Amino acid sequence: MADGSWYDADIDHVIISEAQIREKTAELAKQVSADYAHVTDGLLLVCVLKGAVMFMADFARALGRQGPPAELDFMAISSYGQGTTSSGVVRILKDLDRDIAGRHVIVVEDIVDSGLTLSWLLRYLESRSAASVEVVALFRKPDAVKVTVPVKYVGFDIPTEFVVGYGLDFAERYRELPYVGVLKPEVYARS
Ligand SMILES: O=P(O)(O)OC[C@H]1O[C@H](OP(=O)(O)OP(=O)(O)O)[C@H](O)[C@@H]1O
Ligand code: HPA
Ligand SMILES: [Mg+2]
Repeated sequence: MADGSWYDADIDHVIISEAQIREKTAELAKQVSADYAHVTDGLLLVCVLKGAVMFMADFARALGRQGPPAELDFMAISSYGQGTTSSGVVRILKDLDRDIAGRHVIVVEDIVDSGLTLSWLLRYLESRSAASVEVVALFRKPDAVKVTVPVKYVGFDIPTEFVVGYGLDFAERYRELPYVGVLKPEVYARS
């Protein structure tokens, strides 16, 4: 268990450690840098808030050490609300600031669970005439995916359990944990 966090008492077990996340993020940035070395007019990284906030910050910096230049933009969309299952209804809370027509876009996601969020988002972005759209997702739950989504860069395949930390929340809490873990059952019982 990680040391000293106020939240540690709520965590049953850690699934992916801070060091594993750091190492994998560098690997993903290396792959993306190699694949996009030909892009001279700048990549556009689109962060899917709020969950991807930590990954975006670390991935963009890892890319900045070696990759082609990138601009950052942010969308806020939500489908989970206060619960642990997707409502299936994706709401845009904040749209992109910039036009993406003709741009090479990489969607930066924290997790692909049912796939509903990404499948909706990719359709939305494809209607905006980007030169290309690919996805980098730090986590994926292969056994939970309900709709197939093309995710070119995946960090970790994880079990079908609700997880928190490194941007991922339960009812808006636990996002700031530096690792990813599973909550103790009593945490759900008291909320
Ligand atoms: O594959 P899915 O089942 O659609 O789940 C994945 C999405 O769900 C979470 O976002 P959420 O809607 O909870 O909003 P948040 O990022 O603000 O937490 C997560 O950050 C992904 O964006
Ligand atoms: O396992 C999860 N945890 C937190 N948020 C999520 N959104 C989709 N899956 C998850
Ligand atoms: Mg999200």
